[in-house]
Amino acid sequence: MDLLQVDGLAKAYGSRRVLQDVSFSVAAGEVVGLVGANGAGKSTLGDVVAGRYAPDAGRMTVLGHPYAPLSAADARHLGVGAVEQLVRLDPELTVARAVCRDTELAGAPDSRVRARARAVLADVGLDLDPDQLVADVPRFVHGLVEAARVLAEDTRLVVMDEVSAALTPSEVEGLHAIARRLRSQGRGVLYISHRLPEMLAVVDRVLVLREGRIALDAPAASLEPAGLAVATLDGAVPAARPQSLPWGTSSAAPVVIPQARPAPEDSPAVVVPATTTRPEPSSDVALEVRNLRVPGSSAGIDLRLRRGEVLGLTGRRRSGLQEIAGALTGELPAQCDGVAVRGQERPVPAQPGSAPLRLAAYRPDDDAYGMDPGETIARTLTSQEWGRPEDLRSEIATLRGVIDTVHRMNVRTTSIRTVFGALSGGDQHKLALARWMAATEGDVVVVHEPTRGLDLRSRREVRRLLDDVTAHGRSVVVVSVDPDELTDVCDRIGVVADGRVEEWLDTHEMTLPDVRARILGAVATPA
Ligand SMILES: Nc1ncnc2c1ncn2[C@@H]1O[C@H](COP(=O)(O)OP(=O)(O)OP(=O)(O)O)[C@@H](O)[C@H]1O
Repeated sequence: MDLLQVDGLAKAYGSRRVLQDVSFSVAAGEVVGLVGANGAGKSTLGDVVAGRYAPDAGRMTVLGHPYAPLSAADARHLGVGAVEQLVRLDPELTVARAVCRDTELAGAPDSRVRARARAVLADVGLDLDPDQLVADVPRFVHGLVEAARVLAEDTRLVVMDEVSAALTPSEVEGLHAIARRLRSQGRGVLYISHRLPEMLAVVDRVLVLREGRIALDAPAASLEPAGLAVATLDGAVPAARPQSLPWGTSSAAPVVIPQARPAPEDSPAVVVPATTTRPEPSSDVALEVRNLRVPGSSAGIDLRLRRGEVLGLTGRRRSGLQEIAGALTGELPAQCDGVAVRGQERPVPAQPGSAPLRLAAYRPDDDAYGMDPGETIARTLTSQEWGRPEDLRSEIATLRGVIDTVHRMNVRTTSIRTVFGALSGGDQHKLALARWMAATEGDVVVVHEPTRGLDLRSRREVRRLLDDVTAHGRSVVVVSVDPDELTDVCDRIGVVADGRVEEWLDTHEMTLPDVRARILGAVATPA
């Protein structure tokens, strides 16, 4: 008998039919992957299964019994739990208390809780200190702590929604160890992810959700990542060629992003170039920084960033990567031996606590990507007040720009009056990044995880955004833990270990599979 059986599920938001006639099952001891393009309805389906939303039609059973949860708490009571990527745990809890939350050990003395949490974490190879405060755990690792917690409770089915999105390769391994352990205990997992190569390594079966319908239900062993990516998109993936169109940031202008070239209907499905197809950056040096280090760290890094270059930085969780990123943006006090901007030496502050660099940074860590979820798309994309009755032409131009941006970034919405918070996570991310890029000044900017949670087509749109920015002479530092994202968008990638760059990889000189393999080889095992 199936653990979960879903029949004819439907769900609409107003006139938007998000799920239609969705039927599938999850067996006991089975990990089922749920994939699909941004906005396909994956989170909505996960939320219905986990009791957050009631479906409009259809029925579900758990172990043959009718299952119609009234809330997430009710679903948990009926044996179905969920772990979300953006779960926010109480920052004052220790990791041990967070792992044992809502279990029979919740009120037990610290020593017992610590021992149990240590055993759970060690069991699945998670490199987390049970005594560490949740406040000191990076935001996106909270989902991993929460996933460890489900091992300690007695849910039969767990929905994991994009938990792996911003995890390092070794943390993804930890998440997979949790999924495998749940499987070996006869429990079921519905595993939602955009990181297809990793997902295929852990799931038994894959469901593709397309336009709210199940378009494919196949064993994982019969699938490979490139073909699966195309299956999620129902058509051609636009080829990754930069297109240099001017895009404005003038005061009253809306965010204008580069023109996306529509894919011809009959173009080949996926083009996987051997090396990057980005044009080589110019030989002019945009920024040079020597021996950049945070106080107390013995190691430092030298960076030479060319004009128009996209330079990646990656590393394990405690490699010093985030400290280097913080030193570049001035978020952390830092020191260096010298800074030159376009060949001109700049004075370097000597006093402790100072910041030699203050590069602007995009960090998709906040809820709703730092935007107001109740604001319309139109207002979100407009940097200045519009709608002044005396200036109809400017209002029309602004609205045209907004509509253009929504089309070019391929955002699924029926109106620019839709509120930002009602967009899918991926669509929110794309618009937030495009807005930030257009509104931010500076020849060199830092972007964290620019394609996190995006499908292949959206990744290409973001890459085109970066290509257009660099074609106009800007340089970008991409800080990321995702090997696919790095190989896809960067010219060079520095692998950070012990606070210094251990290895530089050039995507123009090596094949992309080799670059990916080298990154994984360098960062996949815990430090
Ligand atoms: N509360 C809501 N109100 C109105 N529309 C919504 C709401 N939540 C989701 N939607 C719409 O439902 C559609 C599916 O959203 P959902 O978040 O389920 O997609 P998804 O496949 O998880 O996407 P992603 O991969 O980008 O996270 C989207 O077009 C979204 O705009």
